[in-house]
Amino acid sequence: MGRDETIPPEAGGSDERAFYGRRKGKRLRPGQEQRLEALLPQLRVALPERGASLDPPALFPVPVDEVWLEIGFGGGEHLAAQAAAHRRAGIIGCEPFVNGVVKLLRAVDDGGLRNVRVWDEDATALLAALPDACLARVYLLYPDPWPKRRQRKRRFVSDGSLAEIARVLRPGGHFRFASDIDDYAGWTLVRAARCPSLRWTARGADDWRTPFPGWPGTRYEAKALAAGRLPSYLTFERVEP
Ligand SMILES: C[S@@+](CC[C@H](N)C(=O)[O-])C[C@H]1O[C@@H](n2cnc3c(N)ncnc32)[C@H](O)[C@@H]1O
Repeated sequence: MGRDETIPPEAGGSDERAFYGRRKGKRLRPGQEQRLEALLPQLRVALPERGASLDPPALFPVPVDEVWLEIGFGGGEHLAAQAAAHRRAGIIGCEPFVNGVVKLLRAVDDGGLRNVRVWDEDATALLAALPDACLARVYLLYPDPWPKRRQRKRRFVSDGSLAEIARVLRPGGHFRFASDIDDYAGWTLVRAARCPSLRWTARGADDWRTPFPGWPGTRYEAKALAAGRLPSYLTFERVEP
């Protein structure tokens, strides 16, 4: 789908807001404040003027073979582990929660991860600035579940956001979604089935119970497992409609 085509009306299209969470938690320690001030401006993605598109590989100071996106990285544990394991992949992480951003910055600093860039605002705006078919992977891991019926329209997954994710994935690229909330996994499957450019790759009954290859886990996943909830892991491939 081209960037100018109409996004379906459900929330999450390029002009919609999709962040309803907290931006701040506990007060940052002085060392965290310093790291935020020193490092975030170096790593932050600057969006182009409206109507122009980003050039994702050019965001990184090192050569990258492909670019990945993680939406809502929380404390950045998964993102940092993937960036350390795949130095030739440039990874853009989106997270408006400043306490999470500062944790990722520490991991970037400690690990010398030059293949990481950060967007510390709603991922919807970043998606809208990406050109078609520019990403090899998009991760959405344990998105806020918004379990109450009247709040479900706040969920990041919508017809509009899936159309955007499909648009920015290159053919054969993967969208990986994980959740411990069965209702959210079903919600995502229903909307992905309506998106002609995404194909669920599941082949057998156990596919969605098996973590993605090379999976380091996430902090929310650890909490879910400790509470006895079983996650679902869904992989969708970008296909020609
Ligand atoms: C439940 S947490 C999961 C964090 C992490 N993925 C994990 O599994 O540990 C969901 C995260 O998504 C972030 N988030 C929610 N809406 C977002 C949006 N529109 N753009 C970017 N991040 C978002 C929240 O700030 C929160 O940190």
